[in-house]
Amino acid sequence: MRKPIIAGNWKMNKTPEEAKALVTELKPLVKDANCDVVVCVPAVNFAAVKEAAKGSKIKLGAENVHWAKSGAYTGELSADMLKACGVEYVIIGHSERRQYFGETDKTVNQRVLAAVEAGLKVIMCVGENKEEREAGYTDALVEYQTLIGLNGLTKEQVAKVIIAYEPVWAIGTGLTATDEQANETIGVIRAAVARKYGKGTANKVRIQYGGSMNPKNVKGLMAQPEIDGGLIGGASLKAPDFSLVVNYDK
Ligand SMILES: O=C[C@H](O)COP(=O)(O)O
Repeated sequence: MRKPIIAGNWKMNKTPEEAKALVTELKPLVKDANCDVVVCVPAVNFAAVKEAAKGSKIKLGAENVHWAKSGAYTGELSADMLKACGVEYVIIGHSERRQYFGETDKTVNQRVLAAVEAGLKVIMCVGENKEEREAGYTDALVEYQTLIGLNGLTKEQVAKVIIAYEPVWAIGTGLTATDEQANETIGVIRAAVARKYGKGTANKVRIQYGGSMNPKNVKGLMAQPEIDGGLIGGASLKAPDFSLVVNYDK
């Protein structure tokens, strides 16, 4: 059985003061969660979140990581820097990074290798845009993104990676993939992992759905056999909403 994982992705939101308030409010609301609970936050909020989350189930995540150990990469953060700040999880290859910051499958892979090597838990994002879905390329695209992203990892390392399937057309739009659509594409991703790394490995990989997941649709999505959690944007910015998603099984 794979343990579900619900992760918030705050994106470019919240000051440290607001971060502290949100996590302080969230703490008691998620104390009985049956899943792993993570908040991936802007780096300026690491210290505030770490402090506020003390003694709770809430784990700290980052929204990106660079592949180099150190060097002349203005504005970037290394895996060791994240670890030194108490970060446990890191999102890699989010569609907004791919769309606005020139992230490619190759750089996603470089970041995944560096993060895994440093001992961070990776949440690697894949997903098709509207045109790609309409043209019938969804399966081929997510398979490709998944296998390139994981390239160079051992089976044991792959088993620990979390994959987030996020159809780009469902992000921040209020449109959600249907429960069946999300389940089917996540099944395609798992089958691709199984072909390359074996069924045993694929059955251990946790695959989240992301894209307008919220308190209203979480139960249906989480009832699907292939869906092991969610990567939540908008609904992670308010403690009551995020806690309802986290407590989807209650
Ligand atoms: O990383 C989270 C996703 O981009 C989903 O964002 P959303 O829940 O606001 O659609």
